[in-house]
Amino acid sequence: MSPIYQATASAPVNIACIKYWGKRDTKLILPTNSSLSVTLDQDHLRSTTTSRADPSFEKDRLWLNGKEEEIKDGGRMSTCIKEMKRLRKQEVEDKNPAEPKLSSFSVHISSFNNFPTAAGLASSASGFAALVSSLAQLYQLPVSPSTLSLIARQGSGSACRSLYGGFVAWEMGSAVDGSDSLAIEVAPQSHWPDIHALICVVSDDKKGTSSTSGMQRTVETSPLLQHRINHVVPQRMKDISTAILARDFDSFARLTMADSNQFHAVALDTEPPIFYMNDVSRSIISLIVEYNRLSLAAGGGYKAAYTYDAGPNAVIYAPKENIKEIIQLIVSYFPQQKDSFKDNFNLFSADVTSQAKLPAGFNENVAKRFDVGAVKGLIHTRVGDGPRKLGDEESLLNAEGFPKTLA
Ligand SMILES: Nc1ncnc2c1ncn2[C@@H]1O[C@H](COP(=O)(O)OP(=O)(O)OP(=O)(O)O)[C@@H](O)[C@H]1O
Ligand SMILES: C[C@@](O)(CCOP(=O)(O)OP(=O)(O)O)CC(=O)O
Repeated sequence: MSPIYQATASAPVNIACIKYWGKRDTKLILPTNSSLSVTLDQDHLRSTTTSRADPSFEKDRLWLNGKEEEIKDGGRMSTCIKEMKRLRKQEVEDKNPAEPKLSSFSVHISSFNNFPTAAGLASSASGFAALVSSLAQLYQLPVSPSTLSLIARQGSGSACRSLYGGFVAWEMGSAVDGSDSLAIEVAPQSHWPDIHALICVVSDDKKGTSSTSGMQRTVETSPLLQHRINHVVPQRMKDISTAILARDFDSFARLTMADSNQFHAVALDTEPPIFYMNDVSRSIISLIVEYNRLSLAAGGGYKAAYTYDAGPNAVIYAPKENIKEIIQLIVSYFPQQKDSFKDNFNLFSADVTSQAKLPAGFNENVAKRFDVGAVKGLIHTRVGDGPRKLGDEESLLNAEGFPKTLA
């Protein structure tokens, strides 16, 4: 029997505190500014990918959540697979001619996201990170996550940051070939495990303006973007790295909220303007602002930070000890359907909406109360680790190298 060459990996989602928005090279995916994100825990949100190389396969094929996706010639997926094959040849086969020539075989890839795809929950980030991780394992590549990030970046820019756990910077670099535009670990998960995240799912529909086309329009038309990339982001990158290393939540929170605001301001400054947040998103901002005001007025520090990507969903970062209070605050304004909150950390013994409660002194008029369904779900997670190798029992391909039917 001929050997089976197959590997399975999972990779996390990341949500940026300093946002990537704008490309200086659209083919290589080189950004107009550096960015920084928190990697979220794969125990809750992940992409899992199995790759197999076999001489009998006629072409590269990919199944996403069980459905075949076309791999377009010259497209992002095809570029990533081609680059991984090139690395296999260069780093393994050329150096040791006894190694099997996997780079010349076609691959079958099956991937599964355990959360909605293309809904502004960064599925492209975990998806491309899981893809390059599973291929790196299949090809036994002796390379660092930073080297793999160069390839994931060409799948989707933000994907390069999902090659590390913890707190991750994507350095924009300056080389025209993109060789220095890569992810580095600012601090591992273990440095600040106390950072938790609450994702408020406002919509899980496919979004109106994709990040890819939206940011290009911003580059072409927004004068404010020039100010942002030249005069704001460089200092913020330094300041937030310092805040993370010092576990200084006050500075981390201020910078995260300011950068989310500025990203949405450059979206608005685009011609024609782009709106990603809606009334629900803005009400969540008002709640977090009031929640922080109350704490600051009493001589305390910031208790939470909101951030929004290219969609209406809120991500709230906060120290673990504040999360229960934040959930009680959110469900006071956004009642939840039964089972719309999966209590990953067992904070509540009863139905979450029945626990709705405002902190003493909270000005309840900062937002109106919404109906059930305005926030469709809450996901409580935390800072997590980088891509994981999984065993064969987790494989998503059957004995013939086709997707297993999902249970
Ligand atoms: N597991 C996966 N494996 C490979 N590709 C994936 C995977 N998951 C998602 N993708 C790719 O990413 C695309 C979705 O990316 P898109 O940027 O539209 O949404 P998003 O990542 O959820 O949102 P955003 O990046 O703006 O937060 C999918 O159509 C698919 O091409
Ligand atoms: C708002 C963002 O989430 C934008 C992410 O953009 P993508 O990485 O999805 O864009 P492409 O490189 O074109 O695939 C901010 C961020 O994650 O830094």
